[in-house]
Amino acid sequence: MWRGGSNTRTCKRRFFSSPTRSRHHRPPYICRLHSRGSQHLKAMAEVDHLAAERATARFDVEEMKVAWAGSRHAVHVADRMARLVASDPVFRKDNRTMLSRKELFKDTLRKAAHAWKRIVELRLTEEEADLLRQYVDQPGYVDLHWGMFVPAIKGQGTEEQQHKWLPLAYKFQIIGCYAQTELGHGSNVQGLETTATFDPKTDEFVIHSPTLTSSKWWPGGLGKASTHAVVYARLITEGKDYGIHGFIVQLRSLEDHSPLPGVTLGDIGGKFGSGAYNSMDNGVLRFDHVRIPRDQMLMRLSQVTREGKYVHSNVPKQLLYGTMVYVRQSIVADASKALSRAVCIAVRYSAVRKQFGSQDGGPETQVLNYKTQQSRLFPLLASAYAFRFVGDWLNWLYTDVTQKLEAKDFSTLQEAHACTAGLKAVTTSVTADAIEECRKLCGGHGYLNSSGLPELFAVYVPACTYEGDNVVLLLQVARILMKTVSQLASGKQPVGTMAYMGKVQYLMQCKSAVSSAEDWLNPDAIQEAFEARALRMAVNCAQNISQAASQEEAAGFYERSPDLLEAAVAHIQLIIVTKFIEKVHQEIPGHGVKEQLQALCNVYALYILHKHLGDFLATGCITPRQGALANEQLGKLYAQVRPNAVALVDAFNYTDHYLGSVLGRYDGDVYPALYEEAWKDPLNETVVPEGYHEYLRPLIKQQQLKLSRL
Ligand SMILES: CCCCCCCC/C=C\CCCCCCCCC/C=C/C(=O)SCCNC(=O)CCNC(=O)[C@H](O)C(C)(C)COP(=O)(O)OP(=O)(O)OC[C@H]1O[C@@H](n2cnc3c(N)ncnc32)[C@H](O)[C@@H]1OP(=O)(O)O
Ligand SMILES: Cc1cc2nc3c(=O)[nH]c(=O)nc-3n(C[C@H](O)[C@H](O)[C@H](O)COP(=O)(O)OP(=O)(O)OC[C@H]3O[C@@H](n4cnc5c(N)ncnc54)[C@H](O)[C@@H]3O)c2cc1C
Repeated sequence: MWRGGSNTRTCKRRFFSSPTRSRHHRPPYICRLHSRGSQHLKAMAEVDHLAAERATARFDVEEMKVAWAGSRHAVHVADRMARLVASDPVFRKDNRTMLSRKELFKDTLRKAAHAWKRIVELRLTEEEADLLRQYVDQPGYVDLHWGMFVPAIKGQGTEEQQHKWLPLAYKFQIIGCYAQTELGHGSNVQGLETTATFDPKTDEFVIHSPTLTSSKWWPGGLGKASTHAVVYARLITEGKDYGIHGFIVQLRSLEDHSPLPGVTLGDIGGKFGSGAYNSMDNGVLRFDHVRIPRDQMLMRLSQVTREGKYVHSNVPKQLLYGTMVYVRQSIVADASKALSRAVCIAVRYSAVRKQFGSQDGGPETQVLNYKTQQSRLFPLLASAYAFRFVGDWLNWLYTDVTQKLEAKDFSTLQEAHACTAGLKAVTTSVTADAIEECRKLCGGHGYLNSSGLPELFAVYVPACTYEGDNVVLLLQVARILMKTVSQLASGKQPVGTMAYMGKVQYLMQCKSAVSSAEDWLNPDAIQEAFEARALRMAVNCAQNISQAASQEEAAGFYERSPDLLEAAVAHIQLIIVTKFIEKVHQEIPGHGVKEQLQALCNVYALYILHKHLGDFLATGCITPRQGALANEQLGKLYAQVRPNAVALVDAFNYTDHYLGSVLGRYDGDVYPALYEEAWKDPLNETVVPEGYHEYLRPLIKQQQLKLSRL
C-alpha cells in the first residue's frame, strides 16, 4: 500500500546532500511515507477507537471541563492560553530531549524571553500570564522568580521594601531566586551556616560562607540567570546569633552579568533524566564577606536598628517559613496537573492499544478492557480528580489563613502548616509513583521519550524532595497529631481538619455497619471508617510513645517514627477523601457530571481502603468481610467508569502540545505518529552511523578474517 508513492523528491534532495547520507538513508517507503504515506497510514490507523470511546460517555464533557477547571471562565482562559502557546513555533518542545544541556538551557532562556514579550504585547492579566507560563511547560528561572523570590519579598519585606523591590522584579529589571538550602543542610533549616553579621560602623550586613558545607546549593535560577537572591543566613548582631533570617543580596552585575566581588557562583551540574529538569540552572553560591546595606534584611518579622539592636515583632517566628507554605500549597495543585497528564496519556493509549483475544480473525481486545488494566489505571484517574479538588480547597485555606495573619490572628497557622506539609508529601509521592505506573501501563512504547512519560517522570520526581523532603514533612504532621491527641485529655476541642479527633470516645469503639457491597457507596460509611482508622492509628502511636516511660518523649517519637509516618498518611488521606465527598455534595451542573464524580470519589476512597486494608483491620475499624465487600464494590465501580474513561480525561482539556505525547494524542492516531517520530532521532540522520569506520567495520572484518582462517 505504501509503495505507490510518486513524489519522493524532497527526501532525495535532503539525503543526497552529504557523502554520509545516501538514498538508502531511510528505506524508500519512509520517503513515500513523508510525501503521501501519512495519509494512507492515517486511514489505516485506529482513529475510530477514540471516537467510539467518546460516544459511550454518559455525561456532558463540556460541563465536566468546568467542574475540573473550577469555572466556565477558567476553562475559557486556560483554553485560550494553551492554544496561544501551542500555535507558536518558539514554544515547540518535541525536540527537547535531543538537545545538549547548553542548547536546552539557551532554549529555556529564549522561551522565557518570548513568553514575556507575548505577555507584554498582549497585555495579559496575571491569571493569563501564569497559565501561559504553565503551558510553555519548561522548568526555568522564571518559576523561582515568580514562585519564590517575589512571594518571599511580599511575605517578609516591609511595605517600604516591597515598594522598592517589587516593581523591579515585576518588570524583570532584576531576576531573583530563593537561596536557602546549603551543601550541608536542606531539611534542617535551623542548621544553616551562612552568616549575616551586622557592622554598625558602616550600617551594613556582611554575608559570609564560613565553610564548604555552607555553600548555597540547589537554588533554581541561581546557577546562571539570577541577578539577585533572597538569601537565608544566621543573623549575628552585638555578638549574638539570632538564627535564620532572609536578606536580599545582589549577585551579578546588571551591566554585564558578571558575579559581584566576593561572590562565587555556578551551576551544580546535570540532573536525572535527559532534558527534563536540566532546563533549570540549579546553582552553587559562596560569599566572601559580601557587604549589603542594612535595609536589605527582610524586616517585616524582625528588625535590626541603626545601632545594631535586634527587635522581634510580636509574631510567631515560623512566619519566616511562609514562602515554603505558599509554594507547598501550589505544589499540590501541580500534582493534579502532572498526574492528570500521565493518566490522560495512559487512558487514551489503553483504548487504542489491542492485545490478544481475537476471535475468528476479528479485532483483538483493547487493553483498557482488561480488568487488571482498569484496577491499576482507574484509581489513578480518581486520584487526579481527588488531588484537583483538595488542591482547590487548600488554596482556599491558604487564602483564609493569610487574611487572618494580616489581622494578627495566628490561630490557624498550625493547621496551614500541617495541611500544606502533609498534602504536599502525599500528593507528590503518589503522583511520582503514578507516572511510573502509567509508563508501565503503556507497555514498551511508554519507555520511549516520544510517549512524554519519561520526561514527565524525570521532571516530577524531585517534587518528593524539594520544598521539604516528604518524610520530614510527614513527621511534622505526626508531631501535630501527637500534640492534638495529648490535648484531648484536657478537654481541648481540636479544630479544622483535626476536628474529627474530638469524637474520640465514639471513634475509638465504633464498628462499621456495612453489610453489603452497596453499603460502601454511602459516604457516611466511608467517612466513619477513615476517621476511625486515622484516629486509632494516632492514638496507638501516642500510647506507644508514652508507654516507653523510661524514655524522653522525643526519644519515643524517634523510636516510633515509622508508625508515625503511617498515622500521618492516614490523616492526610482522610482529608483528601473528606474534601472529595464535600465536593460531590455541592450542586454540580451538567448531565451526568455529579454521578461521574460520585463514582470517582468512591473509587478513590475504596481503593485507598483496599490498599491499606491492613490498617483498617489492625485497628478493628472494619472486619475482613467488610474489606472484601469494599473490594467487590470497587470492581463494580471500575465497570461503571470504563465507558466514561476517555471522556473523563478529555475533560482535562489538554492540547496535544501540552501533553507532548504521541501515545496520548487526542485523535488516537498513535502508530503513524510513533513511526514518524522515530525518524527524527539524530541517530537516523545517517544510515551508516558515525563510528562505523572506526569501530564496527574493523571488528566485523577482524572476525571475518578469523573465521576465514579456520
Ligand atoms: C522539561 C520537561 C517538562 C515536562 C513536564 C513538566 C511537568 C511539570 C509538573 C510540575 C512541575 C512543577 C514545577 C514547580 C517548580 C517548583 C520549584 C521548586 C523549587 C524548590 C524550592 C525549595 O526547595 S526551597 C527550600 C525548601 N526547604 C524546605 O522545605 C526545608 C524543610 N524544612 C523545614 O521546613 C523545617 O526545617 C522543619 C519544618 C522541618 C523544621 O522546622 P524547625 O523550625 O527546625 O523546628 P521544629 O521544632 O520542627 O518546628 C518548630 C515549630 O514550628 C512549627 N512549624 C514548622 N514549620 C512551620 C511552618 N512552615 N509554618 C508554621 N509552623 C511551622 C512546628 O510545627 C513547630 O511548632 P510547635 O511544635 O513548636 O508548636
Ligand atoms: C530539583 C530541586 C530543586 C530545588 N530548588 C531549591 C531552591 O530553589 N531553593 C532552595 O533553597 N533549595 C532548593 N532545593 C533543595 C531542597 O529544598 C532540599 O533538597 C530539600 O529540602 C531536602 O533537603 P536535603 O537535600 O537536605 O535532604 P536531607 O535532609 O539530607 O535528606 C536525606 C534523607 O534523610 C532523611 N531525613 C532527613 N531528616 C530526617 C529526619 N529528621 N527524620 C527522618 N529522616 C530524615 C530524608 O527523608 C531523606 O531520606 C531543591 C532541590 C531539588 C532536588
